[in-house]
Amino acid sequence: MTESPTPYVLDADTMTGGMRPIRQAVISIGSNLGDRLNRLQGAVSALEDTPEVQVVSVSSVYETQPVGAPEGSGPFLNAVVLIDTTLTVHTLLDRAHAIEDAFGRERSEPGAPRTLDVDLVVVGDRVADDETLTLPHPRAHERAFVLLPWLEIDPEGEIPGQGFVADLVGDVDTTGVVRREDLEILL
Ligand SMILES: Nc1ncnc2c1ncn2[C@@H]1O[C@H](COP(=O)(O)OP(=O)(O)OP(=O)(O)O)[C@@H](O)[C@H]1O
Ligand SMILES: Nc1nc2c(c(=O)[nH]1)N=C(CO)CN2
Repeated sequence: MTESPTPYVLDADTMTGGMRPIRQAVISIGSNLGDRLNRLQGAVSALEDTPEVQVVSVSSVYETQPVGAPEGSGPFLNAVVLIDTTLTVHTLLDRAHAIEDAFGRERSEPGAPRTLDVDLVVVGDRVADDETLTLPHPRAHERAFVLLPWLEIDPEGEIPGQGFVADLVGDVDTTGVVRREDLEILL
């Protein structure tokens, strides 16, 4: 029997055959339940262990007042992670959900306290809007808990269609977002 040639992979995102491009993605992580720092560290370690993902940098840890969360929700620890990836955006979202699940997050009401939340903020200049994924993240531009840590590690950062992080941060209330110099996520 003759061996068939290796098929080209048709990439659902780019509709190009063969290799997928390397894109830089910005990921927001947050936790307001349990051992919050440990959850954030676990999320970053899990991203580092993901094939086709290269963690480029991670921000400081910020303690942040809950935004749009139910009355009585505790403060979050938040951070932002920059990665390079060749994964498709939907595979990356699946990975984000798997990491949330690995840390015991229960999917209950929107905004409910969560052990770990992993959001895709931007993935290169990809735009998506389907039943599972919106890119750029539709609320990132108004969230100080995303913009401040992102600005720290990527002063040139930009949200396609919204503007530069350095400008957007001037339009949001940053009072509830405090850098915790005593906490650190290790790479
Ligand atoms: N850019 C994105 N990043 C992460 N999830 C997204 C994104 N766009 C759409 N979603 C979808 O949103 C759904 C709900 O996500 P999740 O439970 O994390 O929301 P939330 O954290 O309560 O609120 P928010 O979306 O405002 O951060 C997910 O199942 C996911 O399919
Ligand atoms: N401070 C803060 N508030 C939030 C956060 C978060 O990560 N930090 N995540 C939310 C839903 O993703 C809703 N509100």
